[in-house]
Amino acid sequence: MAAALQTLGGGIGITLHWIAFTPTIEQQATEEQKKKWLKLAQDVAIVGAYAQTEMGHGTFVRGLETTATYDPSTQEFVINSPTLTSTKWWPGGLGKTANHATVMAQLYTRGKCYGPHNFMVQIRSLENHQPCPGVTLGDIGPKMESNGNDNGFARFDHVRIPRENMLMKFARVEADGTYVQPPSSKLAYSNMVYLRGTFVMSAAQALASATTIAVRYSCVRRQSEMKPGEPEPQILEYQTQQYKLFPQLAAAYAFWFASWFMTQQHGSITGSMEKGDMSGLAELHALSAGLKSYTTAVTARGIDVCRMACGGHGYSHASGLPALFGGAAALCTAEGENTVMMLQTARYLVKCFAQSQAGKRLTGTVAYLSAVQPSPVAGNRNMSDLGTLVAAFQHRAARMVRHAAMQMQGEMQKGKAREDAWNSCSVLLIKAAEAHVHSFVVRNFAETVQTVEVDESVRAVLTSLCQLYSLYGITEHAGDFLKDGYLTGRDIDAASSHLSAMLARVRPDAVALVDAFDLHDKILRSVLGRYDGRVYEHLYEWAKKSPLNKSEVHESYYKYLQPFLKSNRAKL
Ligand SMILES: CCCCCCCC/C=C\CCCCCC(=O)SCCNC(=O)CCNC(=O)[C@H](O)C(C)(C)COP(=O)(O)OP(=O)(O)OC[C@H]1O[C@@H](n2cnc3c(N)ncnc32)[C@H](O)[C@@H]1OP(=O)(O)O
Ligand SMILES: Cc1cc2nc3c(=O)[nH]c(=O)nc-3n(C[C@H](O)[C@H](O)[C@H](O)COP(=O)(O)OP(=O)(O)OC[C@H]3O[C@@H](n4cnc5c(N)ncnc54)[C@H](O)[C@@H]3O)c2cc1C
Repeated sequence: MAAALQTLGGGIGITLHWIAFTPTIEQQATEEQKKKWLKLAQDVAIVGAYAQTEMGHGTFVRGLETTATYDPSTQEFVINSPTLTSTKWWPGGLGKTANHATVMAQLYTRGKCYGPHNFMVQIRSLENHQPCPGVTLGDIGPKMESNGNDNGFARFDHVRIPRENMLMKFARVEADGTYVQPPSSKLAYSNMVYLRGTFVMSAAQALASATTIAVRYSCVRRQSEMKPGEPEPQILEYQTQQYKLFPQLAAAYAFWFASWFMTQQHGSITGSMEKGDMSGLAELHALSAGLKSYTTAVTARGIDVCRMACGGHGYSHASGLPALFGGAAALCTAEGENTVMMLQTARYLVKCFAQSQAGKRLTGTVAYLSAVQPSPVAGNRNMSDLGTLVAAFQHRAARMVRHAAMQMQGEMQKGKAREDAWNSCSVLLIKAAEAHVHSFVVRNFAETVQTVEVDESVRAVLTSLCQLYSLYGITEHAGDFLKDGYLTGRDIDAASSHLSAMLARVRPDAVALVDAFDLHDKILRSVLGRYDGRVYEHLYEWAKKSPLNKSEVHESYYKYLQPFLKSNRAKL
């Protein structure tokens, strides 16, 4: 049943039931509350939405306007939408599908506001699916993509729910209205940290899909003349086509491995948090926010590179690439807008840098910040050595974090308030955080290819892919590496030469590398990326099914074109 609903499409949005609503119950409900709702959700006996974002606020959660006011006389919370902008807006499935929602609202008890907390609210009747009393629901209208999902709106007019409907694993309100503090106010945000972590795998899978489509098609498509009189070559023989696709293919593997690390980190840190150890929460938040932002942005750009590399047929929905792009573009905004998320990572880096300056030894993903030498050590480097490449990315990141942090300190020394200094350095901070995440992805890629249990021939191919990914990053951001002389112009030239060599080395394995993602045609939904390579026959069949081809002469001829032509001819 659940699988059927999963694929129902057509205005039924059950994705968020699985990736947001159900995990919120798992992560924020007490054991008692889980007994009441978790199995219902897991068996799809209820369908839920994660209703946090409002028309007026998505990013600034502390600015949400929906209220949950505790009434001790009835031991109920009153959920209310006080303004137009407090209307819940965007939650997937909220418009027409869900009959429950976890609603993020400002908690008021005894006249005091305790900030955003999650509440379970039934929004539709389980008998006839009509909205519950006091609840107004609807779909927000067509979007760039994912129009099978009914992203909706909801308004609450003093809707009463039992006290026990506040998800109380961390914070709670006693029957008399006493508020009990959570170990950290940010635990109410834990579902967002989890979901951002899963976006890294969504990005990897999306880029894997796009590169599978584009690489396979680039082996089917023959175009132009590489040498006079010779047959038209596969377009994948052009170095420019390899330069477009292979860095995206390498990034798909890099993000796939980064998502393994993210999943492992999330499990281990949330495990410690279950035992009361909150020490890993800040690093988990910074890593998930940065990786989500970086991988989704690179993926969205990369999918469009793949689309363009397929020429005209890439622009057709037959390719599957426009839909992939639309979905990936959503990931750049949803679950924490990318700029805002990267600034969260920057905030953590500035804090760690200050601790390192005060003599603290840093650990985890920021350990390199205290280990990297500030003064560049120029010299002829072996630019094909993975250790050299990883060190270059870490030096670049450390230098940029230091520069941004010192710039901010300088602004404050000139008398600027911290917030103003932050804002006036935020472009530097974003670039430093991106360099940090990029260095993490490179290091993790290198460590994975060196340790993953595969036979040596596969390790050799993965190592070439990791070199290609790293060399591409260095040549694309050469200025960052040259700025303090850590790399020289000769190093960058060497990196470019090695990159060209890697393109040629990866070419023979390109199809095997995309086949290894094992994405079935039913998942790819692409005529260009078909496993059997029979593109042209299926492109023709696909086009013939276009609704416009239902009649030989379309009704618009009789309605518009015929009279228009007639009147123009009459004037001749
Ligand atoms: C092709 C692809 C296929 C798929 C395509 C499908 C299409 C898409 C379909 C489905 C997916 C969509 C699902 C999307 C669902 C949603 O969007 S749900 C809503 C998501 N909303 C957000 O993410 C909101 C983002 N905003 C925030 O998280 C917060 O407002 C903020 C973090 C930006 C700011 O929070 P604030 O409370 O104001 O904190 P600050 O003052 O900035 O920092 C104070 C300290 O708190 C720490 N902190 C902040 N957040 C966390 C956290 N989550 N965990 C731990 N710690 C946190 C922060 O680091 C500060 O610490 P220090 O004081 O020590 O520096
Ligand atoms: C496909 C899709 C599905 C979604 N599903 C859900 C869902 O199921 N449940 C749910 O609750 N929400 C959902 N959302 C909403 C989503 O979480 C928000 O749109 C997202 O968090 C961005 O917030 P916003 O729209 O307020 O953007 P804004 O923050 O208004 O972004 C606008 C601009 O302001 C900038 N900006 C904002 N704050 C800062 C800052 N502090 N510093 C610098 N720049 C800043 C941003 O960088 C951006 O450039 C969904 C959205 C989409 C697109």
